[in-house]
Amino acid sequence: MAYLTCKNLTLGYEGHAIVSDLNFKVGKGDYLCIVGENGTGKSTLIKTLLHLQDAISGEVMAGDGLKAYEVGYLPQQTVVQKDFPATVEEIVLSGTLAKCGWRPFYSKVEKRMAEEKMKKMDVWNLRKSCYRNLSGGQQQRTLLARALCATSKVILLDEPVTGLDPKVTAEFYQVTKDLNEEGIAVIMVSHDVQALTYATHILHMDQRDSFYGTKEEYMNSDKWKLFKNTEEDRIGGEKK
Ligand SMILES: Nc1ncnc2c1ncn2[C@@H]1O[C@H](COP(=O)(O)OP(=O)(O)OP(=O)(O)O)[C@@H](O)[C@H]1O
Repeated sequence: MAYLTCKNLTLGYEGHAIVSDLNFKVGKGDYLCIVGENGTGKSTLIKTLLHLQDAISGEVMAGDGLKAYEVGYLPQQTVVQKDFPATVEEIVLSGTLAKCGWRPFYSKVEKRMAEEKMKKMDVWNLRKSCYRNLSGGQQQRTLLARALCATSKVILLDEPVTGLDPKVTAEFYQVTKDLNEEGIAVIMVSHDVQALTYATHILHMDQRDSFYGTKEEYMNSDKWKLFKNTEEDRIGGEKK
């Protein structure tokens, strides 16, 4: 069974549906890219997958030994979060909180895990630095180290490259690809066509007619043409 299986999911607020009938699954080694126009419910889906919100109908099933707290999450960054007054070390350690239960301190095991993930994400030398003084790329690698403290199975990334320059964006994608090749399932919401390069599967969200399939299937679909044209128009508009 896959880590996550979503069956006939309808999502929305106060009984009002935003997106209906989502069917997809994410298994070990999958890299799922979630795309769709603004307001189609991508962030709402992420909240549902994290059990922060209930679906109107349908099911999210966990399998293959995945526990609810074993999903690492890299949130969409707000201006406030970029200014967060904590050190890199404090932020990465907070990723282990679900494992601490009611214990009000970090054990050696959690500290060792945070050290390992900071080294892996190349922010160990920055551990005493204040998060808000880091570059955008360093901030994202810190948040990725934090997400990896919560899981070695599934990470959820919500528009992780927003605001990063092309070189840092490419480096960040490479890190996610390396993690995926190590066996971690990646679920990434993105507006960036480049993100599709790394995906094995695509979920293109649409109010009633969403697409889910392999990248190859997506590249042969009308949804892909629509997404490509919309993105080209958007990028063209930004350049003017
Ligand atoms: N807490 C909420 N209560 C009511 N409606 C909400 C709430 N949060 C989001 N919405 C609405 O739900 C719809 C989907 O929002 P969501 O943020 O999930 O879309 P999205 O696809 O992630 O958008 P974007 O691409 O702009 O980030 C939008 O119309 C939004 O206004």
